[in-house]
Order: sequence, then C-alpha cells, then structure tokens
Amino acid sequence: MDNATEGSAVGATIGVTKTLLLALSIICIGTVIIRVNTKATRQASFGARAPAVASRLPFGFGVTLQLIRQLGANTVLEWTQKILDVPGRTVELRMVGVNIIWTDSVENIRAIMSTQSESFGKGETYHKIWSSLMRDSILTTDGHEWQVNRNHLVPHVGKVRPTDYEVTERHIRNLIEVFSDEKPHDTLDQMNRFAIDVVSDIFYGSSTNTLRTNDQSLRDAIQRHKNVNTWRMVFGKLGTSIPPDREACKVIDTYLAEVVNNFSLENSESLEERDRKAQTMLGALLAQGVPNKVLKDQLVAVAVGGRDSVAIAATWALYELVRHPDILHELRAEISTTVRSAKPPNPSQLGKMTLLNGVVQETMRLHSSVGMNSRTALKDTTLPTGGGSKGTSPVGILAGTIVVMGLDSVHRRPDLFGPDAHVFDPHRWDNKWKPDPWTYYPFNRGARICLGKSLALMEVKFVLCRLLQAFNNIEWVKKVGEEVVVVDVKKEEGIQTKMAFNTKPAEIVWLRFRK
Ligand code: HEM
Repeated sequence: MDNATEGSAVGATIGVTKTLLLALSIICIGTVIIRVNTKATRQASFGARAPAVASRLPFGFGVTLQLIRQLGANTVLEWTQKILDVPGRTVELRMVGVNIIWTDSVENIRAIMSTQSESFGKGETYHKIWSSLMRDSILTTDGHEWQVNRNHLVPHVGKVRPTDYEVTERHIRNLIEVFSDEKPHDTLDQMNRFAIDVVSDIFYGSSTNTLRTNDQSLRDAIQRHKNVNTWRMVFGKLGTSIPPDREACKVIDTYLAEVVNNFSLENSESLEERDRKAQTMLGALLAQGVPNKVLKDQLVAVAVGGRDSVAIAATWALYELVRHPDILHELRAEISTTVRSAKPPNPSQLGKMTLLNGVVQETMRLHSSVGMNSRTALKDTTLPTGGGSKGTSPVGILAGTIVVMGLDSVHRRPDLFGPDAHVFDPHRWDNKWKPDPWTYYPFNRGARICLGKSLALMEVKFVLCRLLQAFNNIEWVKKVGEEVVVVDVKKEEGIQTKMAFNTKPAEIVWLRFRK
C-alpha cells in the first residue's frame, strides 16, 4: 500500500470510529432521557412531585456539593430547616446518582412509620452498606427476616428487669470513679463506654468493661465502621461499591465469636450471678439452640442499638444542665427530696421525679439521638402531602426512593411546639404534659419503635441522678492548649449538631466533676 492509500484508509477508520462514538453517545443519552421520562411518567401517574432544592450546577452536582458542605460544617439541621420551609414541608434533593425525598411533614412521617409502613423499609442499599457492621440483624432487615429478629429480641430487650438496675448501678460506680479525678473528661466518650458496658453485661452476661480496661477494640471498630459507612450512605447505591472498613469487620466478628464461644455458666461468681447469666438474651438463645450466625446478629443489634444513642442522650442532657444552672439546681433538690440519701434511687423513686423526666424528654426533643431517619420505598407508593405547586397533593414515590425524615427538625418546629420551640425548657413537661405523639419520636413510632426504649430511659435517668448525687459541682470547660478554662455559659454559643449515623455534639463536651 502506498502512503496516500494508507493515509486515506486511516482517515476512513477514524471517520468510522467517530461515527460509532457519536451513535453510541446518542444511544446512551437517548436511553437516559427515555428512562428519566418513563420514570417521571410512571411517577406522575400516581402522584405529584415535591419541589426540588434549587442548585446552580447541573446533573445533581450542585445539591450533592451543598449536602457535603453542610455535613462538613455540621449545619445539616439548620440547612434542612431552611429548605423544608415550603408549604408541604417536603422537598426533593436531586443528587449525583440518587434522588432523595426529605420531609419533616408530620403526616408524611406518620405514613412512613405507621399507616403505610409496609411500603417503606430499610431497603436493599441500606442493607448492603450497613450489613458489614450490623449484619442481618433487626437494624438492617425488612419483612420476614426483620420479624424473626424482632421475635428473638422482644422477650429480652423489651423490658427492664430488677437485675438490670443492679447491673447499671455497677457500671455507674465505675463511671463515678473515672470522673472522680477532677480532670476534664470527654463526656460522650465516657458515656459511650458506660453504655456498651451496661448492654453487654445485661444481654451477653459478660461486660466489655471498657470503663475499667484499656481494651477498646470493639468500641473503636464499631466507630471506625460507622464513620466509613456514613459516607458510603451519602452516595446511595453508588456507595455500595465503596468498600467498608474490612479490618474493623474482622475485629467485630472475632469479638462476637469469642463472646458466644466463651459463654459459660460454670465460672459465675455466685448462684445469683449464674441465674442471671442463664436468663440473659445470649444464655436463653443458646439454650434454644439458635444458630451461631443468628446469635451474633442479635448480639450486634443490642451493642449498636444500645450504645451511642444512650451515650448521646446522657451527654446532651449533662450539657444542657451545665448551660442551665437554675434547672441543675432544681434537679439536685428534686433528687435529694425524693431519694433522701446517697443511695441509688429505687425504680419507683426514679419514675416519680417529674423534673428528671422533663430534663430527659426535653433533651431528646432538642437533640434526639437519631435526629434524621431514613427509609426506602419498597414499592411504588405515595406520601400523603407535599406535592404540586401548593404542596398539598400526594407525592409519587417510586420503588427504591430514599425518604429522609428530619425528626430533630420536627421537634424544633414553632408551629408544633410554640414560639420557644428552640429553647431548652424541661418544665414544659410538667403536670404530665405530653406533645401529640405524632410530633415527637426520639424512639421512632409504629412497628419499628425502639425495642430498648424502657431500658434506655431507665439508664439515662439513673446515670444523671447518680452523677448529681455523687458530684456537687459539674463544670463545662474548654481546653486552650495546656490550659483548662471554665466556659462562661452566658457568653458561650451552643455546640452544633453533627449529623452522621447518629446526631451527636459536633465538638467534644469537656466536663469536670467535683465532689
Ligand atoms: C436514649 C437511647 C435510645 C434512643 C434515643 C433510641 C432510638 C431508637 C430509634 C430512633 C430507633 C429506630 C431506628 C430506625 O428506625 O432506623 C431505634 C431502634 C432500635 N433500638 Fe433504640 N434507642 C435507644 C436505646 C436503645 C437501647 C438501650 C437498646 C437495646 C439495648 C435499643 C435497641 C433498639 C433496637 C433493637 C431497635 C430496632 C427496632 C426495629 O427495627 O424493630 N435502643 N432506637
């Protein structure tokens, strides 16, 4: 072949390749347009669309960047309160690879949690991402699998036994010992140790004892895992291709396997201890011959479900108390007139304290541990309101759509809780006042209501009561270099909320306890 012929052959090949690429691009774009239109037509056939959050960048980049920015600045709560200020309190976030419906409409939340709960679940993506930590447990499953898990847990997690008070008191004493050194403590970290020590003791029959030992492997592994998975969730389905923290998975699995393998009634310290262990969740499920894999699913559910949430509630409560010295003073008085000694309160005394109850409920109103909760539509369905120009039409929801419920956002709505909705006022709970149940859900509602609610309330009230009995002075401090400075609560701005798997303080809450 001479040069000229060779050149024209190469030119022809380039021409053909260009044409093929062009055709391929047209087919791809066409397919996307057809799919988007088909989806839109399907959705329009049974409901309207919620207003989309405005963005300057196309293809979902703008909103994705906005969300990432808000997550980084710990301003998701404030941002969502702003974007949800539309007639139907429901918006659509069109992001890269995923469209999310965000709502703090009471009607919509009620539908998701209760009246239409069979249409919404954790969904496939949530399971794929979170099963690396929470396995096939109650926390990641839907339908029959969820029901089987719930049946395993209900007899053990759904009630508080007298021995649970004794176990909790044992770990509170460890916590008091830690706080007694008069040094500033990262309160959430210590509360987190306390909470996992209590649940492991109650449900496994052997405590992680993280307040007394240096072995923090399980706690650290759970935390590392949560951090990675929170980011995987931001990317929806795409997040399933980002690997989890495999090293952390291994640590958790080994820990749970050891708990199961080492369970023994023989080395109990006393007959009472032996009886208690036999009646723990692990003891009872082992006696029923439940397979190891299912056992480990239940163990991880109580460790993850019962750890951060309790620790976060107790930490926010202490934080609010130190910021409101008058309430702290009143609470001390209530405790001393009710308990009348330095002894632990008995269950009836604990239940009787109105202000203590108000402090805990009010803390969870302003800072619920799960401040935003999500569900995936398991089939094509609708939400009662938020669609169309007036925001009153039912919103069409396609199967697979993620719906985020802004729970903290509802709890702070002035139209529901009054103009002082943002103010910490435990006295609003006086005289057995209760909000409309569908406007207050720190423990969720409906079929998937928190199984550990009674235990959680007992733990948080008990630990607050005992800490106030043990320490006459609790100071909120900040570390400035080597120096420890007491915070002037009148001048200091509040700590922001960090939205991740849970809703926790965005900064370390340093508290110093003095007797
Ligand atoms: C103040 C402490 C607590 C708070 C605020 C809290 C809150 C919640 C919330 C909001 C849910 C629903 C999660 C969802 O829908 O995705 C939930 C579920 C659950 N919680 Fe709690 N929780 C607390 C303590 C506990 C404790 C101590 C345990 C047990 C040891 C526990 C066990 C569970 C379980 C097993 C579920 C799953 C229920 C289901 O899906 O059917 N929680 N909790």
